[in-house]
Amino acid sequence: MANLTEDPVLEINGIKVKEEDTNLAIDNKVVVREEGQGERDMSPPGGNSIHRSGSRPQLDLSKAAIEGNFEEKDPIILLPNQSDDISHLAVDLGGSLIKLVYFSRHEDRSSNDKRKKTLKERLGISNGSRRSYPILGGRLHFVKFETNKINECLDFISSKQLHRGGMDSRWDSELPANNNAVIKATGGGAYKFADLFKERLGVSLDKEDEMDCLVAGANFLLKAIRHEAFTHMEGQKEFVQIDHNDLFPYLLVNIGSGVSVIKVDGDGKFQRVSGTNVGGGTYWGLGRLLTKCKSFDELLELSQRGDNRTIDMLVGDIYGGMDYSKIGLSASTIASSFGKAISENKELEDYRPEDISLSLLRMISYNIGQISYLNALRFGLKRIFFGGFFIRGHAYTMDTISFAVQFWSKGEAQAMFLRHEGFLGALGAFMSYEKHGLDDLMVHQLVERFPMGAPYTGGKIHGPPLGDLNEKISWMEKFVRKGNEITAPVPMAPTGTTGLGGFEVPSSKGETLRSDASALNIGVLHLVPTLEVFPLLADPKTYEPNTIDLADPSELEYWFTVLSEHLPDLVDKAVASEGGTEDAKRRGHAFARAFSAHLARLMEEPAAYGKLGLANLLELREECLREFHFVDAYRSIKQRENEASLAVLPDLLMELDSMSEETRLLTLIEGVLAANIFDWGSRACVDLYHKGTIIEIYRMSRNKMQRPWRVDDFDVFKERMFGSGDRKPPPHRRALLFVDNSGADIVLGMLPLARELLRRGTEVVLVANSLPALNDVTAMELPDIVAEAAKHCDILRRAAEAGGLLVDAMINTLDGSKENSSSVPLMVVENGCGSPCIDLRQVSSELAAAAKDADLIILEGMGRSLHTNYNARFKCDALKLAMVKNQRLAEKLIKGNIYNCVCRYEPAS
Ligand SMILES: Nc1ncnc2c1ncn2[C@@H]1O[C@H](COP(=O)(O)OP(=O)(O)O)[C@@H](O)[C@H]1O
Ligand SMILES: CC(C)(COP(=O)(O)O)[C@@H](O)C(=O)NCCC(=O)O
Ligand SMILES: [Mn+2]
Repeated sequence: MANLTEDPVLEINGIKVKEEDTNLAIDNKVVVREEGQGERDMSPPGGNSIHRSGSRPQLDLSKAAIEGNFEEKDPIILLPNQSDDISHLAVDLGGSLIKLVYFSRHEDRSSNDKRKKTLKERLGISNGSRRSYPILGGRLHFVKFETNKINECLDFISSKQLHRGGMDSRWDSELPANNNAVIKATGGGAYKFADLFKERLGVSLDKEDEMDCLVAGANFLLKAIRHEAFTHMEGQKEFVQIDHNDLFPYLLVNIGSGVSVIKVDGDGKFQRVSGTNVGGGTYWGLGRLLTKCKSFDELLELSQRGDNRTIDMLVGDIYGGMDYSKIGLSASTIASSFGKAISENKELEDYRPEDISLSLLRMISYNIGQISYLNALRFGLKRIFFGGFFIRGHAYTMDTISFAVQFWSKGEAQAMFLRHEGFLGALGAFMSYEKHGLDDLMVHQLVERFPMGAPYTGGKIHGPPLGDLNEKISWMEKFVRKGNEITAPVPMAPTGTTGLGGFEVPSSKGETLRSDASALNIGVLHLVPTLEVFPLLADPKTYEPNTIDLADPSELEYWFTVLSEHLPDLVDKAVASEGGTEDAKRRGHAFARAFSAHLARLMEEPAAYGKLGLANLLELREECLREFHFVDAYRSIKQRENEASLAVLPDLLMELDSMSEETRLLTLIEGVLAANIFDWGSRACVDLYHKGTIIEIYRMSRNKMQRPWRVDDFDVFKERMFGSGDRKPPPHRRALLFVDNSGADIVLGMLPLARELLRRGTEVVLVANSLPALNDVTAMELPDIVAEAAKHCDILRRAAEAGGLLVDAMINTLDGSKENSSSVPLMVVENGCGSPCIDLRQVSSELAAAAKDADLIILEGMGRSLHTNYNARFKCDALKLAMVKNQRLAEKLIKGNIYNCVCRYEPAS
């Protein structure tokens, strides 16, 4: 684990400043510290290198000088040329809502990792190139408040010290407030509330044009977030893949208090072509007067139980129940919104508030859809993106707008919605800080996560996201104490649409509106500038990591059940891994609640967090564990299995060495497949572990290995390795081995295979997880395992030495000599993720660098080679090895049975 006191230092005028502290820019000063004490945040303490690693801030260190006494322990360094613009907050002060986008920095504790340092030299990754990233690694948070509760917003900013250059200033509460601080602000409130911000927070608002910000925000989202835009028709949500090169022109319709219609032709190229004063403010304002609702959500919720026919005048009302088919109007089409209210002798009290709310919502949504269509028609635009918080992720609103666009354009134009709907302006304002360089960010450098604080506190619009762990746990406990199930917010059932412009009443399944959808549907955006697309993907554009389509409801239900049933055992392991203390139990309970809540939420609305695949679910579980500070739930199991396996490794190596080359290759592949049985994520396997020791199970599994395997390309692979007849193909130059589980899997399966490749002159790179997931081995753990194995094997020892893996390890070699005879190297790289699956669109920069010279990749395990990447094609030879440890997957994928094996070989495409 990285040792903070040994972090690399930067020298500024002879004064050493720790690299990770260099963005402590407060009042143009940098504080030199002995120890990093970054934002506590929800990340696990230490070790989680890749997610926290990132680029460095762009500090202007020129003319830096010490202020005060050089002997001081923490002297302050002035950076006279460092502008104030490393700010962390931008605000959009709207007529109804205040939107905040703020940034928190990742902790980087990985810089002292020796493995990484050697690797960097070997793979030619220089520190310099890292530093050249124009943006900071960190997280973007999205929060909103009601404008009439601006004081809560100011309290929030103040409590998080966002106006003082971000979280970092909390590191020293003694520092004076930055009186020159400037925050980017947009929306009318940037004018209206400027004095209040100065008075309460001592900050000035740097005003950015609202339209500029909307467009900048929308362009950024459409380019940088994979699942940002979606269509919503008749209750069905479908994400739309936007081609970055074919984005413009489009129509942007922002439905806030009022409505702006903007024709967007490029970055910064746009024209506000229209607008309407009948918008979100109208619905909320008029709705409040007419229904006496106390909140916007209450009004929207009412609409779900409404029947607009009691108040709207329909075509059928005028035509005696008939369609007016000659002009294409069905009897159920609304002829006149609220039209019935004129013909009857009724007062407001005589109408149900539910019906009024629905009628109003329908009137306003439909009208906006229609105006949008007309403007799209005016400029020949086919795509209309809708933003603004009026939409609020509400199914009926979106369906109505979509219907209007579709109906009037006869299907020519398409309405699309944005997950970050109301945050366009705030995001645009945030991006206007020049040095953030956010506009350079690419899809693969952004990872969206859904911590509990983000989805749930948003329910109370003015409530800040849950801060520390304790707050989160207490929040979860509140539900438990009340005996409440954390009920998944219930989405609306698909609204019934009858052709010809008529709408039936939304057949609302649930009684309640899902809690704040806008907060639920977006997470925290992690900016990880070091992530890259895996360079060996044959076609990154068409690459889809997930094999199983969870859009199929029966698949979804099955995998949800699997995950739910696994939960109690996982909690046990997690709690035990933290010593079984009361605190650990409390966290374990909260974790279980939180993860169940995610599952329930996703079961109700699978696309709530973007397009959902099994890989996302499995990763969500790991992230959720980390959120409740379970750093490594299977720590002791992994250790135990590693030790048991290392003890029998020498015998296995001897056995292998007595074989002919060809028999050995087959035995090695059999060994990998057999040892892949050690998977603590599989229900069936965990049951099996009660039946014997690790070694007994390993032997049993090996004895059962029988070819042909269910998918068996071994002979083709063997031919590539040994050739046929006189043809002797050259060995591969470099192999990337994506390893899976700890214990037998890595020690008795993958390491012996790596050794064979090394023996043949192939460089080997073991690619392991950056963060723990189930019992998967991590990149951090591998050097020690390799060092132990190398004690029994010269091939491994020499290769590990050549690969810089044994720098620290005190190993006693077999013959006692330490000469470094030439060997191809054995290296370890981290893959950039903390999940049992791998999405090759987002891998660590060191894996991407290692891939450049690779001509063979071996993906091992169910997560990495079946759940994900089974259908992935590569530019180099690829071998996919896994034992299928789930009956349903076996049936579905290979028409086989549980414990069948897959050895799929695909030569370079
Ligand atoms: N909790 C809420 N309180 C008030 N209005 C809300 C809320 N949630 C959604 N809305 C809707 O969102 C509209 C404001 O959208 P927004 O995009 O923030 O615009 P603005 O910048 O004008 O405030 C409101 O007029 C209302 O229709
Ligand atoms: C999480 C896993 C993909 C890990 O498998 P591995 O990659 O270790 O082979 C796998 O354990 C899994 O799909 N488990 C759930 C299925 C079950 O319990 O049957
Ligand atoms: Mn695994």
